[in-house]
Amino acid sequence: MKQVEVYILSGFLGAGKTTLLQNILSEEQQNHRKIAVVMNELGEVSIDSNMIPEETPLKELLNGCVCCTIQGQLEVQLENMLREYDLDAIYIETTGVAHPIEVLDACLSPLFAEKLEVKAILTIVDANRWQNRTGLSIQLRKLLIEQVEHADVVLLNKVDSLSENEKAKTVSEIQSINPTGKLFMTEFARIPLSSIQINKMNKKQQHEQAHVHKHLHLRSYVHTFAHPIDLEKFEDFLREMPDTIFRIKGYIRFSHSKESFLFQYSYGMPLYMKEPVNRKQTLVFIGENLDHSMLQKQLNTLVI
Ligand SMILES: Nc1nc2c(ncn2[C@@H]2O[C@H](COP(=O)(O)OP(=O)(O)OP(=O)(O)O)[C@@H](O)[C@H]2O)c(=O)[nH]1
Repeated sequence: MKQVEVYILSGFLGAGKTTLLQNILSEEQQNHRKIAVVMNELGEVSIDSNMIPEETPLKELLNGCVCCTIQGQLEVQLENMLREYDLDAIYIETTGVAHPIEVLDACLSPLFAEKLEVKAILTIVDANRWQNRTGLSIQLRKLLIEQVEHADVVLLNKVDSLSENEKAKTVSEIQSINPTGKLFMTEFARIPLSSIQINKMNKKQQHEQAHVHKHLHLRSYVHTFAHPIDLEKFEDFLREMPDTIFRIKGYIRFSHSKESFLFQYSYGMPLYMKEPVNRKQTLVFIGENLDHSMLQKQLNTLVI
């Protein structure tokens, strides 16, 4: 099945996300690819959506941040997009205060495991803002760093206002936070698409139901159980799990009951909610350095 590419555009307020999106869309149009955009704004109206060409399918998520209050709405909008259009890629422009992990998390719903492929988190950094970040609150400074830390590609934008020395200093600061991501200096977010579109994963890795994001630092693993599992063993598994697994979500059934559950796990807290529809028992794991074969082996032992 064809997977639709997903790119998450992150970056602090005013860093240049919309400018980047406009550049991307015009190049994608020249390449004749079918693109859709999801725009998330904290306010009740979207200003930036007017910048998107009319022919581009657009869904707006207003009045909340997709990484927290309206995460569920993103799932609904992605589902609608996939139903309504035959797409090559979806670009998600997040609010300037979104945590990229949480947005990634929303895109990795088990509902989309076979339909979407998250290709990259692109973070755009306002060079001036970065230089003056000490003026921000600790929380916002932390957010700025997290946006850089989890990016696959970082664009250091607005470098027109930096001296050569300032550029060198900023580049080395960013590289020390994110040594493996690609880093580009840009003006008005001008960058060729080929630099930000990371090559597809190879077919071999698609095998064994491992939904691998080869180029993301954060990775996901999708596991489907053929039979209900043992609750006690599952809870032992959760207790012993490495803390580099940040998030688990999906549908699950236990051997002691006929019911289906929506299972959510984040920051050490598991949550089970009864699920009225009997769904495929698929769990999505998100974390760093996930050992897929080890996980698979451990999860297989939970089935009785
Ligand atoms: N001088 C300069 N200005 C830039 C550059 N890139 C973008 N801008 C300007 O910065 C302002 C904010 O850019 P946007 O693309 O709207 O930023 P954004 O990240 O989408 O903003 P929010 O959606 O509000 O978070 C606009 O006025 C841009 O024209 C650059 O490289 N240099």
